[in-house]
Amino acid sequence: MTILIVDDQPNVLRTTTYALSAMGHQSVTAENSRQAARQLEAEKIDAILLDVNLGPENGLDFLSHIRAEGNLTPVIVFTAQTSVESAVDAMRRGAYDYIPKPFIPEDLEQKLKKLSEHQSMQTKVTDLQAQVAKAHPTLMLESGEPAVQRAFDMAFRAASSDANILVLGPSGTGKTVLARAVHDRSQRADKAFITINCPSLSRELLESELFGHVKGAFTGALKDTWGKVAAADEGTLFLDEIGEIPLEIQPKLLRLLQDREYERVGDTRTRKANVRVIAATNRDLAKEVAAGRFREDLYYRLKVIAVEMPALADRPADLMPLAENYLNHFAREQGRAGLRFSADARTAVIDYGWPGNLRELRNVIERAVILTAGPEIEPADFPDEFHEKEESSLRPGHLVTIDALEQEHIRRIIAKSPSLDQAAKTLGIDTATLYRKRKRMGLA
Ligand SMILES: Nc1ncnc2c1ncn2[C@@H]1O[C@H](COP(=O)(O)OP(=O)(O)OP(=O)(O)O)[C@@H](O)[C@H]1O
Repeated sequence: MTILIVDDQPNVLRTTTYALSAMGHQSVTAENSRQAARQLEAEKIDAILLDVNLGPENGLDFLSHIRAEGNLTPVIVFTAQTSVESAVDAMRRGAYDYIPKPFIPEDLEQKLKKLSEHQSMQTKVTDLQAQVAKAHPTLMLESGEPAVQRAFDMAFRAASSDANILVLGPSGTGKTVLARAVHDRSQRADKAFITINCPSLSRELLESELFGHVKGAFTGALKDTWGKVAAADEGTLFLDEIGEIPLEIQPKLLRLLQDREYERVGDTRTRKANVRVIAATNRDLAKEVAAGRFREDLYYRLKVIAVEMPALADRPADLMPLAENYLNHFAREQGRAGLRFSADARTAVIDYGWPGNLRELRNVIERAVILTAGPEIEPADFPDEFHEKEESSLRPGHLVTIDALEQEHIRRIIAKSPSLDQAAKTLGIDTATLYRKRKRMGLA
């Protein structure tokens, strides 16, 4: 590492330089903050050793100054042996660590070793984040459908508050993706985002998974555990399929939401957890309440902000942009950049009902990219059920109402058109009429 030593005593600069060189590090020196700032501009500095007492200056002011400028170089502060306050102050102002002066070289070596490990871990994390981002298609968190755009806007406006959010919608419509996006836009973004899938566990296991348990609380509880509520403390807890949560657990969840309190299974001690809850469901929770399967008070607590992710079939304006987005991603991944949909394939995508929503769209496009041999994806590259569905969809001559036919026709034309104006033109109606029809059909 190249280390900048900032100290007003020339003998300290000399001996520290010597000690660092023996540890295999390079160093540059500065006797005051002005020289230090110049060194930071001239050299690529990996870490700074900074004395609190810089003659007439306070070294910690220099630390605050560089942090304010956005410089995140790790700083280890030399503090007086007896001064706990300056150590605390240093950490508060953004120091990585402190070392009481005079120090022995072994202590400094230890701290630098820890710092270097921390930095390489940081590099690995950044690297992995970049890899993960590349491995996934870009998320489209904007919509050409006014109703969906309103849902995104509402969720993201609520992100910075601590309000609970309830995300409604069929399976595969992007409820989990939205919950994560809300977390990433919240003040809790650098804390944990913990998911719990409510239906995947029995009542006992779900309760213990949520709140943790103490040894012996039930058969098989061999040691104490902390639950996901504790893991999500200060972060976000995402309760997927909340509609499936057993009635017995609901009061405990309500207490967590209301009083931020809970107990581990088999434990008498009450604990606190500051979690923001985002819940998702594909069930009609109001119906579940009416049927006595879901507590009304919990329902109202959860739905402070309720957003709806509609089925993909109800997002005609987003269908092709989403399909193209997946195509670009998977084509790049397969080394087939430039791969396109043929005109027939576009029509097939538009005509299909997409019962599995975005999840199905993504899988179908990924599969097609792998299977296709030519420069364009053809309908034949789509799976069998895809063609069956296409056959059974609404068509003139089938036993369907005029309204249903009109609705289907409008949906397809909107999906094929670059704009609503263009769609209105094709349909031979004015745009205002199209707006009204879409609204009546629940497409807007
Ligand atoms: N905004 C988006 N942009 C691009 N792809 C998305 C988006 N939202 C979701 N997807 C894709 O759709 C798939 C399903 O999304 P997600 O798991 O969020 O749906 P869900 O509604 O939570 O499903 P389930 O109810 O089954 O849990 C994901 O794999 C993701 O790749």
